[in-house]
Amino acid sequence: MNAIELSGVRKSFGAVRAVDGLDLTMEPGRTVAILGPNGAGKSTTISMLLGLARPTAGTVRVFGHSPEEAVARGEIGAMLQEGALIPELTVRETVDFIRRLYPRPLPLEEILRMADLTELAGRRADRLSGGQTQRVRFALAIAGGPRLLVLDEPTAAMDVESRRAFWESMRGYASAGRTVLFATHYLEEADENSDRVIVMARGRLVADGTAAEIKAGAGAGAGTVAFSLGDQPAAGLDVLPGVTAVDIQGGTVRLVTADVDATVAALYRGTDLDVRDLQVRGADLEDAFLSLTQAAEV
Ligand SMILES: Nc1ncnc2c1ncn2[C@@H]1O[C@H](COP(=O)(O)OP(=O)(O)OP(=O)(O)O)[C@@H](O)[C@H]1O
Repeated sequence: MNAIELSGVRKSFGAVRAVDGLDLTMEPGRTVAILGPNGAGKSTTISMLLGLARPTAGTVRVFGHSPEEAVARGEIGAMLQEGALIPELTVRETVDFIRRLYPRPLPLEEILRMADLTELAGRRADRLSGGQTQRVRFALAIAGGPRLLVLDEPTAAMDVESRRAFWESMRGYASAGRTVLFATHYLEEADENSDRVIVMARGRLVADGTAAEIKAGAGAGAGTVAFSLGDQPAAGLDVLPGVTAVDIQGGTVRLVTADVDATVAALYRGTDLDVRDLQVRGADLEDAFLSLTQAAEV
């Protein structure tokens, strides 16, 4: 059975089509990133998965149930963009209070450990930093031991170190065969922490695959190769594999290529040129993402 099945899902707010015909299935045990610019429809999709919003058209199923049923059965845990903690309660009290609401909660100490909160367990919620507060919210999301964990831009308020620790916790939770879906603006996060990336723009799915497939589909592998030739003759550079354009200025050559690796290999192995100051810039996921979401604008 699929963890998530969306079919023909639309959600309109007046004239705005926040989600515009989304078909998506997600197998259990995968970690999937939803990537997209502001207003792409990521949060609206997540709200429908959690039963917080009803689709205007189409159906949403979570482990074969309606989202409301799946939530009631403790199958979904969520970490959303807002949600305050009770200031007077300690971390331990907060987590224990919430876990008792679920039919089959995880043990308290295990939750604290998984969210890296063991040492902060006695601290009051109003004495936590932004990153520590996010860890408590992560602990609350996993408290019921959900089979599906949904995270909406979970690292938005975190510094680099907190982010690293957060994704480690998330991967720990996912490694037990659980399903994780997270929305993010950060391309590196999608690349490093998911095994499937769904790119949304204007309420639609514009790409779906591994980060590597998305890069390849959007022409990544492409890039530029620049180097210094001094006064050596530059003939024949335009026929190196992958090269689509050659620009030479004052002894410095810049090749635009569809295949950086092949061009560099041929430059060294297939020519006698004495290449100096080689600089390679590959198209990255950022370029792939921009080209995909811009194509959806037209
Ligand atoms: N409750 C609402 N009422 C009216 N319009 C809404 C509502 N919620 C979302 N929208 C609109 O629907 C579109 C999609 O919004 P959504 O929040 O799902 O995008 P998002 O991809 O999550 O964006 P962000 O990355 O900024 O959170 C936007 O144009 C937004 O203004």
